[in-house]
Amino acid sequence: MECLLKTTSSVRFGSIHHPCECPANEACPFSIMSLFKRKAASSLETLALAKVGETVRKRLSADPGVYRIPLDDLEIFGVADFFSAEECAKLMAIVDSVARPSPTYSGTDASGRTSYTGDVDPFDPFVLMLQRRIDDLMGIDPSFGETIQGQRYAPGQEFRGHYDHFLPSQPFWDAEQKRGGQRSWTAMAYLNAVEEGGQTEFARVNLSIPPQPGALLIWNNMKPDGTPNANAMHAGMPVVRGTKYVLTKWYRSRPWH
Ligand SMILES: O=C(O)CCC(=O)C(=O)O
Ligand SMILES: [Fe+2]
Repeated sequence: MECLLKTTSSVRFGSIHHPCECPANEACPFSIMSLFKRKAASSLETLALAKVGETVRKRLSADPGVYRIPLDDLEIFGVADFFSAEECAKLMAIVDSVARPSPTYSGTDASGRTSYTGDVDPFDPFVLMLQRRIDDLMGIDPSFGETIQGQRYAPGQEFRGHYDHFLPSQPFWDAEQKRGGQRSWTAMAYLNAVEEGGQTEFARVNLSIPPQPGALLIWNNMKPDGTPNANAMHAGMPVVRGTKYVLTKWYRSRPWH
């Protein structure tokens, strides 16, 4: 059977070679079948992201211990003293034990994140207990959550402006689709106070949050309709004096593995 796309591929895909022999060949990323499947999967994912957006928004809004930062164009909440001083101290020691120079997903721009980072042991009973507390606060099925990441910033270190969610143009998009899909909510905890610098800045909505020990910050990387929210762009500003410790937990549109 003649491949319909092959006849137009020089126009649509430049000189990209594809092995497609037939429009229904699912193995070929350019076949009509593949394009159709990707479109359908993406619509389903948008629906799932809108749903998890709504679930978490309703749950957090009904919780008297949660404060919604009043912004029209970004859903962002804060909880003071989510972790106790003892828990923060224990968590900082855990971060020290796992933190290595950060690999980032920023590809060639490796300078995006200069802090030290590492996954905490998800089977550690103490970590499990705290993770359950975050899952329960959010009301998200624990299987959707990634392993908690710990980060430590020394003076001069930062995490430049970025999105936590993935973009289809990124080289790891396909791999992440298979590992649980798009990121929905981020929950980030500050473990200590920083003498100077280290704020989390959401530049597009003019929001700058200084680290407060034990506080949890939660934001939706998607808009209520389940599509990515450009206003969720944020940065960990350079630490000027002191050391900054944070924990980050990301949730996906499907179970993560
Ligand atoms: O350290 C911060 O304030 C931001 C961290 C962050 O954006 C992340 O871990 O994705
Ligand atoms: Fe981030």
